[in-house]
Amino acid sequence: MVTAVAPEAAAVLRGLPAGSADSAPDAELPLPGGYLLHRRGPVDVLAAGVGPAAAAAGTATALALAAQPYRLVLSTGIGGGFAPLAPLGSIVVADQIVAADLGADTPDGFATVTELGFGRVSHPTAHAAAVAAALRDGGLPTAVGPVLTVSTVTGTAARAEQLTARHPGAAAEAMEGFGVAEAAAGHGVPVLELRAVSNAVGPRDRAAWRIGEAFAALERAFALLPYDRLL
Ligand SMILES: O=C(O)c1cccc(C(=O)CC[C@H]2O[C@@H](n3cnc4c(=O)[nH]cnc43)[C@H](O)[C@@H]2O)c1
Repeated sequence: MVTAVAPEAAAVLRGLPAGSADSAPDAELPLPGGYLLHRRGPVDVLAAGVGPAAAAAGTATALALAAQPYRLVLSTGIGGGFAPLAPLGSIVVADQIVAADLGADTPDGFATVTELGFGRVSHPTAHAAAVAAALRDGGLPTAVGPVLTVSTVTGTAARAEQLTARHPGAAAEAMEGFGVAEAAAGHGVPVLELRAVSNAVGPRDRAAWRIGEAFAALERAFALLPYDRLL
């Protein structure tokens, strides 16, 4: 499980069911690069930093040094929700992880790196439907859709409209998923992204953020995940 910051990792760890732990004791494993991997049973949790580059570097480090291959990499934390699909406090499960601003500005509009002839701008995810079903069964409002990775948090209605026009059905935006997905793809490991919605994507309004609610939803989501199917 790869988060950006330590409070997100702590929410994930609080949510992990005690029953999901195997016989291994909890452990904290320092990794080169100053990372600290939290291990609980079969699950490792890493706070790799904010933004796609930090996320890719941290994820790649953990993947390269794993004693046993991982079966899934999950990018997670709080994120912005696109209305009306993903209200505050709800969960978004990505069916695609999309690099929304990786490309070039041209006189004809934005061109993705793929359109420019190199790289990729999206990764399919694993287990999205099963995860969403488990969360809904547990009473958590959950949307499934593309989650956009951006390097700049959206702060205007115009930018939000641009993103939804370019990515119909987009459910959330955050800053790490694509970096995590690139690292996972490099190691041939399936990827998923799960976000708890702390704010609406649109005009900047710090007073409207609901960080506490989002952390509570994140914790609850990790208590409900169908670990038997994921690991
Ligand atoms: O200053 C702002 O207006 C602002 C608005 C939302 C988030 C931020 C952050 O600096 C948090 C970045 C951090 O949290 C994730 N996150 C949460 N909400 C969003 C969002 O609406 N768009 C993009 N990222 C978001 C992100 O993954 C980072 O880890 C500042």
